[in-house]
Amino acid sequence: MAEILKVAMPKGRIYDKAAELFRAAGLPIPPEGEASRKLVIPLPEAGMEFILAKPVDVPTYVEYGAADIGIVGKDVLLEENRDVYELLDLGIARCRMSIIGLPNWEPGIHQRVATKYPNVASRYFREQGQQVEVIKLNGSIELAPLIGLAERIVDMVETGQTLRENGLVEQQSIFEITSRLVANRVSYRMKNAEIQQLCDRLQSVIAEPAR
Ligand SMILES: Nc1ncnc2c1ncn2[C@@H]1O[C@H](COP(=O)(O)OP(=O)(O)OP(=O)(O)O)[C@@H](O)[C@H]1O
Ligand SMILES: O=P(O)(O)OC[C@H]1O[C@H](OP(=O)(O)OP(=O)(O)O)[C@H](O)[C@@H]1O
Repeated sequence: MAEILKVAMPKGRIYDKAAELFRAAGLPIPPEGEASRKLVIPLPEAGMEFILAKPVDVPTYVEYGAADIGIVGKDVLLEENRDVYELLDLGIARCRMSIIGLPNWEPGIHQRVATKYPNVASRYFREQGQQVEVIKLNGSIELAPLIGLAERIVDMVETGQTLRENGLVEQQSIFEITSRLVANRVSYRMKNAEIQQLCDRLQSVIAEPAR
């Protein structure tokens, strides 16, 4: 008998895009709002159980095996460095991680960069041979250069609207970001048939990236 797959789903902007993909693959998944405040959603017809997690926590649930698989942005994978298998690029929630600054930015002696992604930013600037102080923030990152907390930020850009409305400039895109399907290493062996079947079904409905 097929085993139930425990799936860590990120609450927020990825959920509905991922649910749409599951539905296109023939798996009946409810919209996010439908479950009200319930955090564990049994989906026996799809052979799954959804765990609704904060996006940044998805790799943690998967690494520890509390979830067999999960859906998470590549930005979070790069930042969290969790020991999980990356199985599929789902091609959804596409955006980029960029270095952003004020239009008149010039490199100073002591440079500060604010970001939600301190590990990614520190690694990037170290590899570039640039010495910067990285300041961790949890949201509204674009505020930092506007009020003098840091001269630059490392953050997501999707439409560019937030940058435009705050008079900021994208200096450089450093990573293309999409959501990924990840698996726990033990689950990948123990529930291989179920995971592989899901991958095959999703693969057949994943859109090619626009060129
Ligand atoms: N415009 C965007 N800005 C930021 N992330 C985006 C954007 N578009 C897609 N994403 C992707 O969506 C993921 C989840 O973003 P979301 O805003 O739902 O959660 P969060 O901001 O990390 O969490 P929370 O709001 O609970 O603190 C990101 O990790 C990223 O992969
Ligand atoms: O290029 P755009 O389409 O404007 O999207 C980019 C914005 O979206 C994200 O913010 P989010 O909505 O997650 O808010 P937060 O960072 O304050 O949590 C990101 O941090 C940018 O601020």
